[in-house]
Amino acid sequence: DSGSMKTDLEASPSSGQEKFAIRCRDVCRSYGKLKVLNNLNLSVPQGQIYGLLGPSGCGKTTLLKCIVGTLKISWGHITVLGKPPAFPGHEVPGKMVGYMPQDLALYNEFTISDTLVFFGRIHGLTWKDTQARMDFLIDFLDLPQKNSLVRNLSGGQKRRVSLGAALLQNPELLILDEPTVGVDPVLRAKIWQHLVEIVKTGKVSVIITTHYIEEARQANVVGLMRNGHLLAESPPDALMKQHSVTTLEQSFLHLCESSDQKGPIWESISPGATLDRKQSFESGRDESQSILGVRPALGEEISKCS
Ligand SMILES: Nc1ncnc2c1ncn2[C@@H]1O[C@H](COP(=O)(O)OP(=O)(O)OP(=O)(O)O)[C@@H](O)[C@H]1O
Repeated sequence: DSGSMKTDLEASPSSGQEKFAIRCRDVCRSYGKLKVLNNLNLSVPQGQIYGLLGPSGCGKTTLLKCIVGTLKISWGHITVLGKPPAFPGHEVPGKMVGYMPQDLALYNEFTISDTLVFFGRIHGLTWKDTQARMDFLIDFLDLPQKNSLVRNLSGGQKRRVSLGAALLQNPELLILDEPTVGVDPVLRAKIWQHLVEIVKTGKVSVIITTHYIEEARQANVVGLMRNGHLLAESPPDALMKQHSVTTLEQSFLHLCESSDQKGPIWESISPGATLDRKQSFESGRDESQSILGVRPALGEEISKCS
């Protein structure tokens, strides 16, 4: 039972009651010699929206792929809805999770309706439920007629169909990789409002990346990622207050500046950070050689991946 095997890393004042939809501990992942995720720790509380922010190329998409279970991590461990992703029998990836990838996975020859029916069948929805969700989503996401072919849609429309496919089965966890790119401001606000509403039930959790940094103020927690790890993980207001600034962008700038001056900042701003994080990752082994076979079991002592 992974729940009973709490490690020191999980001991935070509020962790007694708090349940997490996603926990990443000391996660490392490389592409060949390129180290993309570097001892990354991240916690998405259940029933909350987590905004994952960071510059282009810092590893956000790579992390989301590891969380959804389509990419293996080289080190550390990840728990998603109680089990490691892609654990035998776990429905992550599967119907417990709605994943909107950055590179859209749509069939050009399908119509919008075919696409949603296809995903509905995969997730075991009834025809009636699929039709009801389809009507709602087409209206909500401002999509063209449902018999339009995916190949004839604009880039923004395709992204919205893909978002519709992720929302279709009302999953417990939404993993959304830049869902608001190519979406007009009115619809962007509507999408965020919808996310805020669905997490209110306490049963749905969301992790979302965006390049519109200020829209992430609507998230309950933001994680600011740089160079493959988190510089901070905190409610947006607390973060801005901590840095005496009025925008998330300024907070991020402050964090980047201090990180550049001091080297990695592992102090209190990163919950779950341990004290020995000064360890350099520079001389690490080539992690393209998967070491999953020797990955510690959940709850065991985790070595650093350097
Ligand atoms: N399949 C791959 N093979 C080799 N390198 C890759 C691969 N996928 C991503 N990378 C590299 O890993 C780094 C992180 O990429 P990733 O897509 O995770 O970043 P990101 O933060 O999502 O960026 P963006 O915000 O621009 O989408 C980049 O340097 C990228 O070039």
